[in-house]
Amino acid sequence: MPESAPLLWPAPTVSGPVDTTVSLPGSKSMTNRAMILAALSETPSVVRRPLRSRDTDLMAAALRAMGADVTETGADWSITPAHPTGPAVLDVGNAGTVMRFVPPLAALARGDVAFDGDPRARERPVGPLLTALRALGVDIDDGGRGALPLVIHGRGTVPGGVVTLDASGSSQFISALLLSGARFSAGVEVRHEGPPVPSQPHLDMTVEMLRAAGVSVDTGTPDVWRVSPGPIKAVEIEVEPDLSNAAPFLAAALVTGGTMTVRDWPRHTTQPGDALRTLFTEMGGAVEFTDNGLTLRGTGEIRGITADLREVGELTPTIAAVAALASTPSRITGVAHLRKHETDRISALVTEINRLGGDAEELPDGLVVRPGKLHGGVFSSYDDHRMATSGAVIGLVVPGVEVEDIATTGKTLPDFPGLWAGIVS
Ligand SMILES: O=C(O)C1=C[C@@H](OP(=O)(O)O)[C@@H](O)[C@H](O)C1
Ligand SMILES: C=C(OP(=O)(O)O)C(=O)O
Repeated sequence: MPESAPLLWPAPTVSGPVDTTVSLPGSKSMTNRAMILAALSETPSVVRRPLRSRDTDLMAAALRAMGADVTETGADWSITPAHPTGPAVLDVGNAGTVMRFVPPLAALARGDVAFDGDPRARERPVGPLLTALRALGVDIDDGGRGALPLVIHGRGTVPGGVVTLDASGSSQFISALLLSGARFSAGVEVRHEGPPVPSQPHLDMTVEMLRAAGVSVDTGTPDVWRVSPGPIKAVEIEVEPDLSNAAPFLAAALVTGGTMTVRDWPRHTTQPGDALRTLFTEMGGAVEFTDNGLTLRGTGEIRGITADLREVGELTPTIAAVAALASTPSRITGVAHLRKHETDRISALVTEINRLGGDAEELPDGLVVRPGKLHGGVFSSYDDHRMATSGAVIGLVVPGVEVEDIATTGKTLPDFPGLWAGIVS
């Protein structure tokens, strides 16, 4: 095979309903927040059951490069913090949480910290975050690009203060500033001005985890977040299963009329994946908490959905895959920012659904998916973990789907093919 040929993964097809239980690895978003807080705390932390994947390994490597000790102890990570120190050269891969959450921490370093990543990382927005950091007193050399690659000339402290930015492109700009803000001399007050900020649950997660680490966060005014300066307590956290990565597994029950239980689904969570309980109920599933976790039963009916997914954008690829198999049309809006995710997810979803014989159309901020008669074929993943798992969902009931580069799921779910094999056997 020529080296450039795409590696194709024949997506398993089932002849009947799936009926199984899965244990899923930890949340990417919680793991990488916990790691930042642990690195900024004054005493050692333990992050239990962290996600081990490309995005979280990149986070650990970045923190180590600036002097933190991150040690594997069984299934846990023990982190001994050290004041961040340069020079360091960091690889962010294509991890939004690394390319946005680490620069404010690097600004506290003594010395230079250089950032670069995958070609796609250079196209993903960081400009508003860099402008905000400069306003807070940080010296950054980005060659005027407003994007990676860049160097932060750390001076050991960051003055901090009040800053206004437009975070409509990514909630991660705000989370990034809040996560390190308590260590800025004056703390930080972040004010958003512009179209609505996406991914509200991820902002709630940032605030909840900061408060659990003893940081005072004022969220009393809409679109304003105030973090008081002060110490960050050691992190003692058991990371919840990744509920966004639960999406394709629950979808498997929905599209095959089967049953899927995701173990240890938290009763309280800030993860956006919790919205799947409502979204998949609207699409025809019956969802209930059981002693083991959360169970979704497919009823045999797959309905389309009309939904604004701004708050839970990362669920869009899986929702669109289910929509492609539904008996009624779907209209998904509010997710223009997905054009700057791992790939332009709106364009990619429409292209791939139509390539398999579906009927999808782009909207400026989402997509319409009408019922179609799907057939087998190649489903390209665009180096996007959620595109790859969406192809697997369609392939469960459409014979002959081949997902290109299934290994890209390693960004957040390294053993996806193994877990998936477990549900179809
Ligand atoms: O803070 C986080 O952990 C995340 C926030 C969201 O980013 P955007 O607001 O850029 O969509 C989400 O899509 C991403 O997968 C994880
Ligand atoms: C958008 C995503 O990731 P990132 O953290 O790289 O932004 C995602 O996981 O869907």
